[in-house]
Amino acid sequence: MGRPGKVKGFIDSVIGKAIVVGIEVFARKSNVSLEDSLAELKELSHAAGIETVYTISQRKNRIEAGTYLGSGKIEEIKALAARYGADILLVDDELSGIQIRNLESILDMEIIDRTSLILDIFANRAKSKEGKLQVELARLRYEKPRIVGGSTQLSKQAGGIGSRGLGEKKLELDRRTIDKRIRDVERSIEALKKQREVQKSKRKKSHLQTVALIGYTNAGKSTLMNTFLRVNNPLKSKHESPVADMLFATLDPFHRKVKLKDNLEFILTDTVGFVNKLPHTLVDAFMSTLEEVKDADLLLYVVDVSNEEYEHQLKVTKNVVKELGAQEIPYIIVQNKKDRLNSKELLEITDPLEMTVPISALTGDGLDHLISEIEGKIMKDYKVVDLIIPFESGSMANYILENTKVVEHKYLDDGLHVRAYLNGHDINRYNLFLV
Ligand SMILES: Nc1nc2c(ncn2[C@@H]2O[C@H](COP(=O)(O)OP(=O)(O)OP(=O)(O)O)[C@@H](O)[C@H]2O)c(=O)[nH]1
Ligand SMILES: [Mg+2]
Repeated sequence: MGRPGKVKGFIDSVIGKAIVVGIEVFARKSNVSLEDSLAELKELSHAAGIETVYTISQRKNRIEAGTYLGSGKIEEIKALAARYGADILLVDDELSGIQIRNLESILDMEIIDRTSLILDIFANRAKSKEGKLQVELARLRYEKPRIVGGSTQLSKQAGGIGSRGLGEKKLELDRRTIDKRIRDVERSIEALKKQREVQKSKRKKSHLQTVALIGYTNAGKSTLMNTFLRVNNPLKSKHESPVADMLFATLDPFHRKVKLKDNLEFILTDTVGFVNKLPHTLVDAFMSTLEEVKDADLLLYVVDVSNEEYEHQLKVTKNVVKELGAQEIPYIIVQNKKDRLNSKELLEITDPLEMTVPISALTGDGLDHLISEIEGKIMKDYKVVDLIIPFESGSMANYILENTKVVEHKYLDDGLHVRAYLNGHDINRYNLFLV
């Protein structure tokens, strides 16, 4: 891995060197292998600006209650830290306050657990007010059981990767103030949710169909969104969704109108990506940013077919959709990054029971196929109608020509004769002109 500081966007400096440690407990069942979990943890640390210099994995019967690791491992880490100049120990689990304090005092290193790391990345990425509040709420819930005695303890733990984001605030809170803050934040979130409902109904008023991209982090959702935005607007690249080869590049949902060549328009929504072992304190924050998915007319499950965990990631995607209560929404499985597979491998991922479309969001290969499948799904509520619009109603004629899928049109003596696909709303609106 290169120095994270050189990656475009987001992180401008490496804030520390870390030794990464993960334990697999024999008796604990997990869907994710220790190797995959550690690989993802390293990606996460990269996204937070931490350089990982050494990785330790261990299979054990049980976790040490007081120190998480056994004394032998702790000695080993001490030696490794000295050799590699590491000042951070990154742990692939959620630690208790006692474990953090004990490890900190024995090792004299900063101890960061998986949850704290993810919280920090979320805190740095969240741009919307609601996103920020959701992350603060998650952090307060994480910290509350970890306070012992005075506030200094808290700020030390909360610090985590502390000099940026929320950790920076050096919260000087006791449990009671934390409870109060939690209530305040919850109230603010409720208020913002109401606001969001208003915005949503405004979007609904446009009568456009909405399509949402959903899937694992780094699958290529934002790249696909930008590819769509460029289809008809090669120069309009200013308002693109952030793309980066790092986790959680996108956090807040991002909506844009997409217009295809044949005038078909829809709203496309980009969303936060999933991650394995999402900390439970963050589930609410995560789910709330995905809530808008429930109102979509079509979902695109974006999966990275070049990833070995492809099957697992698709399964998780489907589960999250179910948890959101959005399983009834029609979907297309977009098998992204097909440029990384050879033709034999491509054949292997075809699933005859599912609507799958292999594409490369990067090169645009397969996009036409995807567009026609999307059209097929979202145009099902549209009907082909014939209209004669008199010349006096020029603005209506313009609307039809510019905003609907036109099959044919010609100007005759009595006005514009046009055959086009209209949705129910427009059919009502143009009722007068129907032939
Ligand atoms: N080879 C290849 N790389 C791709 C393709 N699509 C996206 N990528 C790369 O994959 C990385 C992640 O892409 P993003 O579009 O940021 O992924 P995302 O799903 O939006 O990720 P999050 O916002 O973190 O959830 C970037 O480095 C992209 O350039 C593709 O079709 N082929
Ligand atoms: Mg993204």
